[in-house]
Amino acid sequence: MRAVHFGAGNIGRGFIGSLLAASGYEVVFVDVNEQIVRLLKERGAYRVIVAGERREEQWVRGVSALNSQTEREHVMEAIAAADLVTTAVGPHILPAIAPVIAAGLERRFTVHQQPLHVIACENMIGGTEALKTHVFAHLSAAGQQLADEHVGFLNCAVDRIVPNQTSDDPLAVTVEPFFEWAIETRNVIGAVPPIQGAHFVADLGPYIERKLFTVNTGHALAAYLGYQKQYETVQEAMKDSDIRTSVEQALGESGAVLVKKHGWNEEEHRSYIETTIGRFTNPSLSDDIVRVARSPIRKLGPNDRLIAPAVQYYTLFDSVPSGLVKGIAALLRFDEPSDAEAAALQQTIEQHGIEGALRQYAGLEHDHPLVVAVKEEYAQMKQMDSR
Ligand SMILES: NC(=O)c1ccc[n+]([C@@H]2O[C@H](COP(=O)([O-])OP(=O)(O)OC[C@H]3O[C@@H](n4cnc5c(N)ncnc54)[C@H](O)[C@@H]3O)[C@@H](O)[C@H]2O)c1
Ligand SMILES: O=P(O)(O)OC[C@@H](O)[C@@H](O)[C@H](O)[C@H](O)CO
Repeated sequence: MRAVHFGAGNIGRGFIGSLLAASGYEVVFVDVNEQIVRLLKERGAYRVIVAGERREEQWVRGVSALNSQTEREHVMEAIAAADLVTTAVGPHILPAIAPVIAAGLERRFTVHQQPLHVIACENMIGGTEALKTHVFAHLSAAGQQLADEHVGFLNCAVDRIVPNQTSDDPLAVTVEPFFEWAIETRNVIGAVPPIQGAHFVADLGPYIERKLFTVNTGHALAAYLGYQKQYETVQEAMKDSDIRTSVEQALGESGAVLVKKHGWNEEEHRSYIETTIGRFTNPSLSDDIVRVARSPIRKLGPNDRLIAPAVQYYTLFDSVPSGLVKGIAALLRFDEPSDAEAAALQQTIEQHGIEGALRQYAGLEHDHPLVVAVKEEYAQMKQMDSR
């Protein structure tokens, strides 16, 4: 079995590539990072360090790599010969990889019409669906018809905390022990792709929302509140009792939405939250706040980890979720110079105020009770800072 995986970064090497290799796939990574591509080609293997109570080292073997910018023809050939195409590049990169995926599919259809599955492993609702739309924009009419018949685009939810790496070995990747990969079967063509440890579900909705609105919501609170207190890592921030209480409060609110909306068992969900918080405090990991807080404009989106559960909470319970509001206000104060979206967000706030930013990025009108509450919280945070 052959898999082509776009994005040989943290989650690409640390989770998707390693699980696919363990499932018997020959994995071809596609990336733009020349050093990573060269080393993967030279070594054909890399180390994954699982950082739990004990440190466990696993070797991932039988891998190779291609540069999507300089080896386009080879990438197309690899897609033509693949059983599976996966991605973990970041939602904003999906449009950039769509043309070569479309060209690879056109090449494939001239040779054979075996089923292919495509799975985008990004932190977003409908990630693979979004990739499909980008790919279809680059396919001919005949290519679109063949893709409809022979290519299964499967949405998924992917969960494993993989921090930025600090090892001397650029290929080695340290990960947490926990992992979960839920893949929707709705668009499967023929049999589900054999992936060890993946969880196939008929309806991804409850799973992606549970993951995004618990793990990523809590992570966002820890990161944005932690940034304000000048902590460097999520682990440090979680030792601050005020921050931990806010994380727990926000997860209680998003949890109430998830339990009511999807019928998750309340006890089981409470234990899912506890497990999640335990993961944030894993002393064997050191996860940069700036990584977790990255791309605040994306994270302020109407379907993303803060606004979606906050709006749904307000709609379901007719009350403002003050924990989530704290997270949104702290996000608006994330003025990290190394993050391009943070700079753009600060500029929007300067020109159009909090209301303008919430209207533009979160789709909330100025008289929405959440906007009123976020403005109050933001002003309070600013006042505390100036003391
Ligand atoms: N790290 C985690 O804990 C984690 C967990 C679950 C999901 N995710 C999701 O996985 C995705 C990737 O996150 P990450 O943390 O691995 O980021 P990362 O920056 O470590 O990896 C992204 C990789 O994509 C590569 N890339 C960029 N442009 C490319 C292009 N045009 N073609 C091919 N490769 C390209 C980069 O060079 C990099 O190696 C994001 O959507 C993220 O939300 C991350
Ligand atoms: O990748 P992002 O930017 O959407 O979110 C940052 C982190 O919350 C995220 O990468 C988590 O570590 C991951 O989603 C855990 O499964």
